[in-house]
Amino acid sequence: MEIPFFPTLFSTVRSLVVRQPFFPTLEDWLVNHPKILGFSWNNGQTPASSQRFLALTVLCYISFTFILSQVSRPSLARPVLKSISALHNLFLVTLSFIMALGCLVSIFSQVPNFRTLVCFPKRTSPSGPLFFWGYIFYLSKIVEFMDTLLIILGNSMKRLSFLHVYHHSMVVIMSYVCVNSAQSSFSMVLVTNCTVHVVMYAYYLMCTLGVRPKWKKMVTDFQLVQFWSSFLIMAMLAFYHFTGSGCSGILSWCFNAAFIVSLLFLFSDFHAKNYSPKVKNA
Ligand SMILES: CC(C)(COP(=O)(O)OP(=O)(O)OC[C@H]1O[C@@H](n2cnc3c(N)ncnc32)[C@H](O)[C@@H]1OP(=O)(O)O)[C@@H](O)C(=O)NCCC(=O)NCCSC(=O)CC(=O)O
Repeated sequence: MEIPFFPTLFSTVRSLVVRQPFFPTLEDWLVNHPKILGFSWNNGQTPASSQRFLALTVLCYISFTFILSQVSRPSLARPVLKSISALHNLFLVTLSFIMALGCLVSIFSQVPNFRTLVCFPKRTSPSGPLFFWGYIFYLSKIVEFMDTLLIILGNSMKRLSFLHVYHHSMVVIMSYVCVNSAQSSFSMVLVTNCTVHVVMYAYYLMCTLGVRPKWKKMVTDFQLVQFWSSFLIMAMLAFYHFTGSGCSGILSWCFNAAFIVSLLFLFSDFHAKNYSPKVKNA
């Protein structure tokens, strides 16, 4: 059985993109590089791939966040903090863009059809370009811990919300689980999240540079659309899983689904508190 519309859309877009003159160059850089093509995730051998590393990283993040938020901190000169912040945001805008592009080019180059994009065959091993970008995505979530340090050093303790700390600690676990379990359709989630993050870190970069963009609400809306779109992906994954011979990493999808539901609640609450007409008029 096949899902209507999406498989045709995928093959049409793909045949259009691969015919473009720039595609082979992008493919050489982002897919066929020996380090990318030959990538293999070996639990415990690949740097940062052991469960102990993951547990320690998340534990350290939560402990340091708690301790630093309680003790009196050395105050950094505002220009120094702004410069570090600008560099950090610029780095993440660039990295998010490269990850989205790398994963998208890998999809068009390596994934034979829409079904495989949504549902990796059972016993897929986490190796090759798609998982290389998944691995970089996982590492980038550790770099994002710097957001929390910037909030603390900037003494914006009101912004050190449960949503922020919960999101930053859980998303590392989620991306680890995705790669480790060769989770079906994670590449779609990666492309969506990195695209959202290009916009989000561009927003933060502009704030750091002293410009308050008028489109803050649009960033939050975009994040919410991202969470809703995960449910569409999930529905297609369930369809392929139950009508075919099963998909790789289905259990880890259940864990991620619960995380996405919780984010949807937290971000809807953030949206209501920040953009409802009552708040605007206050
Ligand atoms: C519009 C949002 C993206 C951000 O909302 P905020 O309330 O944090 O926005 P804000 O207007 O207060 O942000 C401006 C302030 O952030 C500072 N700032 C600059 N760079 C930053 C960085 N990298 N991390 C955190 N803060 C930073 C600026 O100097 C400025 O400080 P000053 O005011 O002192 O000048 C929103 O949708 C959102 O995500 N809210 C949840 C809070 C959060 O932590 N989000 C990020 C991770 S969630 C995520 O990433 C979800 C996903 O995966 O899509």
